[in-house]
Amino acid sequence: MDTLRITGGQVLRPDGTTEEADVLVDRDEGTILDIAADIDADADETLDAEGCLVMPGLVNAHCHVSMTLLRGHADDKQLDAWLREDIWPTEAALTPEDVRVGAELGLVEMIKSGTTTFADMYFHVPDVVEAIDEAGLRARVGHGAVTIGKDDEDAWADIDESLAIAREFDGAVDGRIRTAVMPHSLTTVGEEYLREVTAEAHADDIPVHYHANETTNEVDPIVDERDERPLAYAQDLGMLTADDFLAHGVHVDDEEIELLADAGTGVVHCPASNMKLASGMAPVQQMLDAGVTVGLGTDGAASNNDLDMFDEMRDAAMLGKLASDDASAVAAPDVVQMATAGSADAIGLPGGALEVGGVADIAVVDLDAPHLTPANNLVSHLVYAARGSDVRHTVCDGQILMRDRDVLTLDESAVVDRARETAAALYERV
Ligand SMILES: CSC[C@H]1O[C@@H](n2cnc3c(O)ncnc32)[C@H](O)[C@@H]1O
Ligand SMILES: [Zn+2]
Repeated sequence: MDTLRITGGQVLRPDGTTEEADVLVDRDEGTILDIAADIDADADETLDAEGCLVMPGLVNAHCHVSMTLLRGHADDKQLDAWLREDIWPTEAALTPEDVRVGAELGLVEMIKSGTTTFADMYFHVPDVVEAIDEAGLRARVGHGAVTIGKDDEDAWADIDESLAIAREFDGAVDGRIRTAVMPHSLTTVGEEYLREVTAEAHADDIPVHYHANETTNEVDPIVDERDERPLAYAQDLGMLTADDFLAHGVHVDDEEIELLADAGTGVVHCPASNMKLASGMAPVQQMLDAGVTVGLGTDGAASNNDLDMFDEMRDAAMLGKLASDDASAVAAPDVVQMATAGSADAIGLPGGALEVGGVADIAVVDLDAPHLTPANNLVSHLVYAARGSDVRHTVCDGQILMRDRDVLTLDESAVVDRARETAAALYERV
């Protein structure tokens, strides 16, 4: 058996406590063999974690990873104008190669900030999958389908592509890739398409992921036209099962929160994107209190503008307090839970906890920094003080993706150079 030992760190356990222990990993299986202070076994390779916190790899539950190429392209606008005036016209010019380059850039950024798993909605998905294969992360991917503004033939072609991609890539890359059908939202995809794609996906045990209740501009037309709330409409379409997950859930009322809790549908909170696009404040504490599965996501790098889940944790805690007008709301332990096990649950992938027998998806955070001193409450530090750049090692599926801040699976400087050139050529074209 090929083993890896992470030595000398403080290990964050699923109950939020920390203990001094080593972590022994079976690299053939990609699982954790033991977590203990006195492991009596040699390992093939070791990672030093002295003075570090060993935690589950972060799970970014809603992303458009290739949008790193559009970082800083359109700022300071609300969602509708941002999408229609800037983002969609630019995305129309993206080639499969551009999407691959943007994905590689985002994957380097994720590895460097301790994210091991993510959910991704975009197009040219085979190129995104190739990049994920190389980078070594775990992901649930899907083709984002939009039918608004298309004739029936083109609309069905997009829906069919979402289904075909989900069927083709589920279980790919040694099982690290799972899929979902991803109709973009309840307003950008027509009713008959939503109903059909959901039924077909569920018949094959494939989940559905979509944007929902992000802005009032999206909620109001549904209420006006249908005389029902968006999530009642989603339920009627069959899109509210325990396997499905939606992004945002900003403007949800009490009945919709109850629907989500009863159905077990995951909600991915994206606080930075919601603040930057002035979409609103999600009632996160209310959803947690009601028993909704809540995960955390960055959304794309054009509305954030980075993919650092440490930033996202801090934003979630700060915005949660503001939204509830209560400093005790969305407390640090709940935020860490959201960014790890909550996200993993929401997107239906393993990980989010360090447990014997569980997947070896691990981030090692260096605590030896002025801004993390004194190290008297490590969960607090993760949320309020740590940065992605404090991550020292990243491990996914038992494989080392970054050692001492050196990314091993992708050539960081080549990826950055290529992204710079690709973005320059893209903006020249558009
Ligand atoms: C069709 S692939 C996914 C699609 O979603 C766009 N997008 C990025 N961020 C958001 C957001 O916050 N709300 C809605 N849509 C978003 C992205 O640019 C792609 O076109
Ligand atoms: Zn999104």
